[in-house]
Amino acid sequence: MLKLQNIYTNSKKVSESKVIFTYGVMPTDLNTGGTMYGPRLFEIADHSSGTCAIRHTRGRVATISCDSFTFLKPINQGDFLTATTFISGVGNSSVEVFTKFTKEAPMTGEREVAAFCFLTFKCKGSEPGKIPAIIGESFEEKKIIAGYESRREINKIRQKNNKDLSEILK
Ligand SMILES: CC(=O)SCCNC(=O)CCNC(=O)[C@H](O)C(C)(C)COP(=O)(O)OP(=O)(O)OC[C@H]1O[C@@H](n2cnc3c(N)ncnc32)[C@H](O)[C@@H]1OP(=O)(O)O
Repeated sequence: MLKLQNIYTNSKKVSESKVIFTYGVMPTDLNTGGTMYGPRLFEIADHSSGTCAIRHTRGRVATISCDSFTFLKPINQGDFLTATTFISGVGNSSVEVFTKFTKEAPMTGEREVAAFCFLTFKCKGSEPGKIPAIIGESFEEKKIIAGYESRREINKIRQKNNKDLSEILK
């Protein structure tokens, strides 16, 4: 059977682990203002990102951090919501996973990006430094992957601040 991973460069293409999930927004997904409740989006993002991270590493993973979550447009009952998730960066023992949420009006097909987020997962089943690199294929994927190093620098500052904080939390 053809092995998907490139054994010469230890890298994989985005399409080898990408997750695409489409869902019709239900009344039980709404907040008291009548639009989609944010934590429902987080739940979908975490599920899709965990699946994507396992596909990339073929090992166990754990969510370490929701690095950023940006809500751009409200999402309404009945909208078709699509979460598109792919590996956006590979560290030593972690991967960063990007999810874009697109809402689609079912009757017209009109689409808009409604939210996006970055989550980081610890790759518990991978040897540090041995996680396959990621190769973007589309313009959007390449652009997002290219931003990984600068997001990682910002995350390192946040991690240090949170570590200092966790030492004084009782
Ligand atoms: C799918 C789920 O729902 S899992 C449930 C929710 N998650 C959990 O319960 C996890 C609870 N947390 C834990 O068990 C531990 O904190 C762990 C195992 C995740 C991480 O522990 P450690 O290995 O000690 O973390 P450590 O500080 O060494 O960092 C490991 C990697 O994560 C990265 N990292 C750690 N904290 C953060 C953060 N806040 N933001 C972004 N990246 C982070 C580090 O930069 C490092 O990356 P690198 O190796 O690629 O450079």
